[in-house]
Amino acid sequence: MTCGAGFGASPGKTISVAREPSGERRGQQAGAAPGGAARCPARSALLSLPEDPADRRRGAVRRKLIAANWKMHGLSDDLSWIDAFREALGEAHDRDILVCPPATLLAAFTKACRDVGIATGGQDCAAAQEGAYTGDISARMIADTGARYVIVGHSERRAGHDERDVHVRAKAAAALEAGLVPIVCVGETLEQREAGEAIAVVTNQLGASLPEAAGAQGVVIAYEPVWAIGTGRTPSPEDAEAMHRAIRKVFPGEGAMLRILYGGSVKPENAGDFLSRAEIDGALVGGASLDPEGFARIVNAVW
Ligand SMILES: O=C(CO)COP(=O)(O)O
Repeated sequence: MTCGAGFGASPGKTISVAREPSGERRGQQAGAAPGGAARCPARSALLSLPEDPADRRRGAVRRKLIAANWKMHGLSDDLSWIDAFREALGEAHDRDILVCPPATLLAAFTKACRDVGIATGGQDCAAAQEGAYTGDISARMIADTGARYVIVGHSERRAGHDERDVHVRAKAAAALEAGLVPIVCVGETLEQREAGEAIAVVTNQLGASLPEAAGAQGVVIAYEPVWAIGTGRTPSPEDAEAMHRAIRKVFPGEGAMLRILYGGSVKPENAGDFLSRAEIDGALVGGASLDPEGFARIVNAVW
């Protein structure tokens, strides 16, 4: 398998997010605490940038990233998923594949995936790198396993652990500081969508969840409408695309370099509808990623 040839890419350039004249990021909510991280050499989330800056500006080479979020699923026997997935996948070029298993499996998974073109990531990290935080796992610990990514701000953590934008921002900053690519999750509730507030809510949430050091090349954004997660419901690909377009504008001048994933009830049957869209740079897949054949079908739905 030759997919993900760029996983071993060297650290990329971090580009700062342009500021509004007020000094705040576009859409940032009042009262958000500073991210606290100094500008740092985050690894590039884009694994295949061309040499020509004009091509970069056109965003011509945003490779699709298909990511599995296993949530709280998986035991050591499930390392067999890797072989089953590779077998089902066949040859996959021009796309990046990421698996975020539970923390208990991360080191073993990362070791097993090292030479097979599958990147790994954590599902959450602490805002601190070490200290008296019983039960927490730091970004530095995740990076120490060899993993390259970490999901922060997933709606299940926002809702179930009372994580607010200020916490997400601090976690994303910790991830960048540890050399990880944070996958910053944002999404509106059904009430917010029905009230016509989805784009304003999501862009505000994103502005307040991004740390100072975040540049379009050093982070990945996952747009996951809360009402689409685990429900079988999805926005139309057109609505998802409209949201991705709005998210890109949160990074003025460098939005074309930002990878934005869609997440929420992505299945083999609908993956192509989303992944064929120019604005949609990949998927963050929950339930359907647990089945190696199903996840392979999703990866192979990339056009
Ligand atoms: O939360 C998700 C990925 O992070 C999406 O979950 P489902 O694919 O199970 O809807």
